[in-house]
Amino acid sequence: MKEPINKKKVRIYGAGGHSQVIKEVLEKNNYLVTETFDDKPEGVHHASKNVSIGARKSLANFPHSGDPVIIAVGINSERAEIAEFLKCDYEKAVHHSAIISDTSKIGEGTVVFAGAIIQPNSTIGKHVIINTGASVDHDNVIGDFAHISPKAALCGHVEVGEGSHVGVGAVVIPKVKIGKWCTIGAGTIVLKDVPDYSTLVGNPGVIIKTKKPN
Ligand SMILES: CC(=O)SCCNC(=O)CCNC(=O)[C@H](O)C(C)(C)COP(=O)(O)OP(=O)(O)OC[C@H]1O[C@@H](n2cnc3c(N)ncnc32)[C@H](O)[C@@H]1OP(=O)(O)O
Repeated sequence: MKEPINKKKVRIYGAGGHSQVIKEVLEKNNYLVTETFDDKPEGVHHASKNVSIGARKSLANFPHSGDPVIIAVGINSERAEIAEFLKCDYEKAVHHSAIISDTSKIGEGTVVFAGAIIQPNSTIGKHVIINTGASVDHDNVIGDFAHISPKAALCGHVEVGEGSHVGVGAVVIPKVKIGKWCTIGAGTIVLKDVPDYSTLVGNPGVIIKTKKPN
């Protein structure tokens, strides 16, 4: 079949539900998804077609060079692990309805979904997920591999450390610093700084566990 002309090409690493959202954003932005990879056959979404085996089992045989890649894996630690072993160029995916200030920066491999807003002077790291309708206000710093879930609201001057997950509908008041590899539960109200590796839930948010890295 003849490939359509004038399309930018991209590959997607991950073929689950999150991958479906990224694929749609890319296709609406005039990209052609040339290949999809996945390491876990059981995680493949029913709508994913022609999925190739990922790099985990045979790193040497993986086509590292070629079209740029987006790592479409929702679990932050897995996205970080995959980015560690891939030697690819990365693409970004920004839904056309997202509003991103001209003075904010977005790192490689990062995705910004429908209705998300990123206000001025914010810095979003690499391989970050800014999910549907999330609000990242001015002067935020979001670390690599973080995930800001749907409808989460980060006020001004908030920091979110590497790999941290801010759950759906969570609220973070101004100037709060969330450490690295934290989990902020769904609907949590974060009123003060959160130490690394904490899981915080409730209103006001309280730490229910601390998981040190393996
Ligand atoms: C497009 C998408 O789908 S994006 C996906 C976005 N995903 C999310 O936002 C999910 C966020 N995850 C959560 O909120 C989870 O409940 C977590 C991660 C905070 C906790 O999960 P677990 O570690 O499995 O904890 P567990 O379910 O055992 O709960 C521990 C305690 O915290 C409470 N708790 C858990 N989550 C919350 C919450 N969000 N708010 C208030 N209390 C909570 C539980 O009721 C339980 O209380 P108990 O000990 O009195 O019974």
